[in-house]
Amino acid sequence: MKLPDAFLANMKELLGDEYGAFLASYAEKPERGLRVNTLKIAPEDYRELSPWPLTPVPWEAAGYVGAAEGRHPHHLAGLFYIQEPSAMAAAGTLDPKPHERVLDLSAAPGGKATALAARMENTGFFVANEIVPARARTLLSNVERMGIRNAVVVSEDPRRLLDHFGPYFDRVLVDAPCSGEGMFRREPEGIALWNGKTNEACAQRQSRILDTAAGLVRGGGRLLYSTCTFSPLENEEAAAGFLARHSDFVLEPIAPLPGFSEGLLPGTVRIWPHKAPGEGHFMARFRKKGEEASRLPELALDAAPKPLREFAEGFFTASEEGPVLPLKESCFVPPEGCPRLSGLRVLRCGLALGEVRGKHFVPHHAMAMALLKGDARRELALAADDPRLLAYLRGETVPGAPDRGWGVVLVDGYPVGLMRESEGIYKNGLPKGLRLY
Ligand SMILES: C[S@@+](CC[C@H](N)C(=O)[O-])C[C@H]1O[C@@H](n2cnc3c(N)ncnc32)[C@H](O)[C@@H]1O
Repeated sequence: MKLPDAFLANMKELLGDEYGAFLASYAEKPERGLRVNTLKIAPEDYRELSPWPLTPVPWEAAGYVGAAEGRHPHHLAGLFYIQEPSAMAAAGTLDPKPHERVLDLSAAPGGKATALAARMENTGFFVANEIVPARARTLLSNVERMGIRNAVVVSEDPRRLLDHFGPYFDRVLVDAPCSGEGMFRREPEGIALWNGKTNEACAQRQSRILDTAAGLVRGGGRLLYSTCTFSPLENEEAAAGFLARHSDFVLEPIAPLPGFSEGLLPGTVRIWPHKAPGEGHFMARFRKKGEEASRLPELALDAAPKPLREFAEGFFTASEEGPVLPLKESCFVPPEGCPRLSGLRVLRCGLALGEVRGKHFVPHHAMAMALLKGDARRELALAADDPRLLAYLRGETVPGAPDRGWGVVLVDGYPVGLMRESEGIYKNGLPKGLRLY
């Protein structure tokens, strides 16, 4: 791997005596990891189920170092998210709580967003935003795979979110677009995009995003800034510049956990590839002074339409008849206290239940992914290595019972998609884009 001379000179100046150890880390394999989805399974239970050896990550209770496969049925069932271990540090550092209002301003593909949502335990109001529409669609599919019910997925410029929400959120994450120096070992193709001017250009964009994010935090709320790069310009200097421009924020020092190194600005954190099991990260946490908070009108909901009520009666073991958000033929259950979102590019508002088609209701894959074993009346329970499961994941039909109606396919006890029993076969309900070929 040929690293740019100017990058190496910067690192030598930054690291001094540690430079040799840092450089030697490039001869090692990149760290890989998975974070267990606590919305579905406890970390220790997944460790038992996992086909891969897993070693705990020091700073994240649900995080493990290990090389998981994205095509494995457990991944498709949303039991874990494949995430580089140092990226796992952000969610615990921002530490969102159930029932809070939380915003991830630059969320795709969703590693940190899905971890924040897991900590909210499907309560409260979570906004996952991604400015690039194609990346926002990937974010949505990860939010669905992980069975998250309380997320609004939007694709907006952060300034439009500021106009809409104002100081609304208890916690905001800015996992900023950066020069990605910490990704060089894992994604060497990124090296060619780096030049001596990259850090400055990124720092300017980061300042703009942070200034916008400041206005979205309510008084008393928290803002976490993170990057996967090493440049002080994009890290400590960005954090210090933010504090200088925003006297209504103070730095809230991050507790030093094993594997965390203090940044050049006291109270900030770095994770170094030569000192900890991770590719590299920076984090600075701020708290907003005062009590200012915006109040927004809540979204109006309707009673569930008849086809949905009839479907629910036959499908769920215990159905709750709550109000829904009808959008054209589709029905959603929005997050707790969801405000009106008109004018925003919303890809998803809470949990997609499905679509009314004439007298019938067709359930959505996302709804199945948000279920646990026992929630649906009809379940086809298969082991991860059952050939019928692989046939199902390829989009094929599977021999079934003579019953009629929708149900859920489980892998090792966890929903992986919908099926419809009909005249002795299970028809496949897995969306085409998610099938394995
Ligand atoms: C480091 S990545 C986010 C990774 C994500 N948080 C995760 O954990 O999976 C930064 C994201 O910022 C987005 N981005 C680019 N320009 C932006 C802007 N001006 N404002 C907000 N986000 C931006 C990029 O498209 C990219 O998806």
